[in-house]
Amino acid sequence: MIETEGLVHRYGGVTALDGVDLAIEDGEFVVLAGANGSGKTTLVRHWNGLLDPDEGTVRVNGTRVAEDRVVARTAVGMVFQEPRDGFVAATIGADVAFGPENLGLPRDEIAERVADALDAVNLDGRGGERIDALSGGERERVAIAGALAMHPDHLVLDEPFTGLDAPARASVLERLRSLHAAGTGVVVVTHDLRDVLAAADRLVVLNDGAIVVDDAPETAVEQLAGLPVDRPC
Ligand SMILES: Nc1ncnc2c1ncn2[C@@H]1O[C@H](COP(=O)(O)OP(=O)(O)OP(=O)(O)O)[C@@H](O)[C@H]1O
Repeated sequence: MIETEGLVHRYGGVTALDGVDLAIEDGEFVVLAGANGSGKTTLVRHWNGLLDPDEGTVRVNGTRVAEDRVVARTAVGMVFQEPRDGFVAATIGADVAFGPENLGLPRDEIAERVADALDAVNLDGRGGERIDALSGGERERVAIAGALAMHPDHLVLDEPFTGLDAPARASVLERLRSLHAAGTGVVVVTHDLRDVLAAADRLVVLNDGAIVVDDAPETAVEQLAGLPVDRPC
């Protein structure tokens, strides 16, 4: 579970988060939406200790992130914007193995985690392929597999559809749906609600660093009037 209480984050004179209270249960599929600059990326970076609160607290599975980042980083898997630029290895399998290797796990367990993660994103048997030969959608799926190999409770994806064409977008969304069905919590950060909302349990909208909508998708869409969010078509 991720619990954010009274979270304030300032970059110099800019208040990016202005008292955010948000709890995300294990297994929930949450869409976190809002215009550019509304604070979405800042919020999710707090969930695995990449930023420190100016005020308020963030807890993951009951432990304060500021006190123990390892708990947060194990429980919350992050796929950042443009993961296509962030690969650490040349091949799919080596990249996905990187995180489990850093945990110091035995070889057999690393191999099993890599195989399971590739299977979950429909890239099974392709571990030996070079990442630079993949399409954008396939690279996104490699990035998701890399996060999954850490066995997170929550998978958080920041703008996972940016730059993807419609079939690649549909494929990534389908993978997220099946991960959710298998019990992994999913948080998708986006300013574009189109097809993703139908997969979600809950829609949270940030505006100027504050939560302005937090509801089931069907009720939440009625509250979007006047907010700078692309509504689902
Ligand atoms: N490193 C930084 N230094 C200074 N200001 C920042 C920094 N990162 C973000 N900001 C500012 O904080 C506010 C929130 O930014 P944030 O990136 O969290 O929003 P966002 O909703 O994720 O936007 P986007 O969709 O453009 O990524 C914005 O006003 C932004 O300009």
